[in-house]
Amino acid sequence: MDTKYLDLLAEKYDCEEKVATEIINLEAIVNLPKGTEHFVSDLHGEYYAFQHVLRNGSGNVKEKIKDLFKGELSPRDVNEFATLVYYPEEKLQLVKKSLDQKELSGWYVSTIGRLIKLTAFSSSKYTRSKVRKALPEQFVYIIEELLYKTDEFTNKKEYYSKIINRIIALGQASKLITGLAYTIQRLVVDHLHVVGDIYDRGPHPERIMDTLMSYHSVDIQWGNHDVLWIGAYAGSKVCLANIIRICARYNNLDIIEDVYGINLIPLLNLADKYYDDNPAFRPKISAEEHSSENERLQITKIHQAISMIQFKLEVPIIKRCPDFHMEHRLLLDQINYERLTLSVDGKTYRLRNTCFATINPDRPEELLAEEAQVMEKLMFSIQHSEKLARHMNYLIGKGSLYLKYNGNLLIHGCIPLNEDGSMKHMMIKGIDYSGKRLLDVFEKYLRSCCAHPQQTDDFATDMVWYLWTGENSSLFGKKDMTTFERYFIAEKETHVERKNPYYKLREQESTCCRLFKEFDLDPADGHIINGHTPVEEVNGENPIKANGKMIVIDGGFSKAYQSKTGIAGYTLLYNSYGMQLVAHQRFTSKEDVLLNGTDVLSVRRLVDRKLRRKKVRETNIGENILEQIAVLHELLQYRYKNS
Ligand SMILES: O=P(O)(O)OC[C@H]1O[C@](O)(COP(=O)(O)O)[C@@H](O)[C@@H]1O
Ligand SMILES: [Mn+2]
Repeated sequence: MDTKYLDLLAEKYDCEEKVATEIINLEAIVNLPKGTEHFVSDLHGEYYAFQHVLRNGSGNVKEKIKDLFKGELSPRDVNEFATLVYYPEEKLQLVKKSLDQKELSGWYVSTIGRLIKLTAFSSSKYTRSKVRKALPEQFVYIIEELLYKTDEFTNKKEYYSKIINRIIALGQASKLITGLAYTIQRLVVDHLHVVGDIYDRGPHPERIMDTLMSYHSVDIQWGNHDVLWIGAYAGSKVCLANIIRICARYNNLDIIEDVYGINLIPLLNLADKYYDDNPAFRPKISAEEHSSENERLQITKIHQAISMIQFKLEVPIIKRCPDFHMEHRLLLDQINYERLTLSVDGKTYRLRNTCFATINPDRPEELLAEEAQVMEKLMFSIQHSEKLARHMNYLIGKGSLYLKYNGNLLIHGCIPLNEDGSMKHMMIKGIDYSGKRLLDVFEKYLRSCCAHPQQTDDFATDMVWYLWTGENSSLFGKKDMTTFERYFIAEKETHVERKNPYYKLREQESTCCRLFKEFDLDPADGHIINGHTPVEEVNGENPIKANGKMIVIDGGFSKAYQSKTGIAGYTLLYNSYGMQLVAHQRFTSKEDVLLNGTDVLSVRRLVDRKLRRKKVRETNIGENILEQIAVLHELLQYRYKNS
């Protein structure tokens, strides 16, 4: 090793004892059991359901309570206590209302005692220093005293109960309880993976982003919807048109307007001028929302205006990017504007609910000057929204197209395959790509697009749109996106989006093994974890495929898809003993959990159980630590043992 590097390191470890201490510390860490990983996907703006899953650690908090207080707490008490850990502020309010002062003091004493026990139990896999970082700052000293007490010498007993009583007398009990509850939430999950699709459909993706940004340890595998938002922010007008279209369709324009502060008036004016009511473009409105008729009409008009802009913007991209092979999607060019018909796969269909007022049949792709201006303004404001910048920069920084983590391959959509299971190839600028290399080049273009947000029509920017909608995109994974057909053609056969063979082939273990090889992972130990395609549990589909090698965790956080899946989302837990899939029932509300303890309905299924407990040394982090240990040994030798 370069001695200059060791000299530099010696500045930090300036005596033999310091090096030895660090080696001992790191060796202790690698011998601890591996921390619990938590996988979620397809959150689609469903902030409250996500919060609940995060707060209960996919049922992990309750499992720990049940284990620890077996025989001591009734099922009802377990629920009550678990609810306190999930929503401490709200639960405390309810408890305070229901007890008198004396009862409350007693409740504080027993609750603090139990929370301390649960904290100790949940932190047993971690070093003291890591636990300290998870504790509420203002109570670190007190909690450590309580946490590391040894009861063998009973003369300290009084000392501990005194501490708790003083906390209560000084009016700090609620704060301590709240702090401990959040500490427990944090300790039961060591690391969170979000396997794509934070954005679109649901109402609060921005709150999910804020939650992730303050979470202790996260990575993100982008979903197609996330990439669409990144594309819009990074200068792709067609991506921008798409995100506004989807927000209009799901009655979520508040996200654009109120949350991210984008002025929609220019678009509204344009929409008012050219469009009217149209059944194909009315927003999907959930029963809870009571928009006025006028509001609905406005959204319907905006929805048409931005959809037509989107369809126009697609044309020049398809024309300037022959590598995309999307010429058959030049639909605006292929419409018979007199008869209002379109040929799809050789069959002619009648178009209904058309709204082509801004289209010049001779040059259908041409934006009206007003449309172009609206897009300029929207692009300017989207790129100058501070909040969006914060969220997008985080998404770009923490995200990737796929991730190899602790032997598993995490990817939102698919690895494009041919029918025979071989990797599907794509020529990009004269170079042939497939499998891992294809995904790597996609990511390279995406990052290059992000690095040049002022460029709106270059290849990298077009490529981000391709990732949203292209046949070879690992995020889309379908032949064609039939948005146009679904708006304008009644016949359902034109709406079908044919999935890549991957989705059938992934049922087979042999496919997974080939993919592990492609990504240089060990088939004996690895799993592929996907989101993206809702698992239709109602129709008997199993999320655990290929003899446990493939796990699909899109269970439908998105309310719009819950009738299809029959449940309200899957999550996955991977602790030192193995993997468990958790199926969640529909999340109604926080209030329902608080009053009725409704989170009892999560069902766990074993995916994989290790014969031997996995240690940190067998993880990605462990590998890094082992390298650090080796360097420290060299330092010890070079600097302190040579003399
Ligand atoms: O349900 P909607 O709003 O019609 O959207 C359907 C579109 O969404 C997609 O399913 C992509 O979204 P997902 O990644 O959530 O599946 C497209 O394939 C399809 O065209
Ligand atoms: Mn998706």
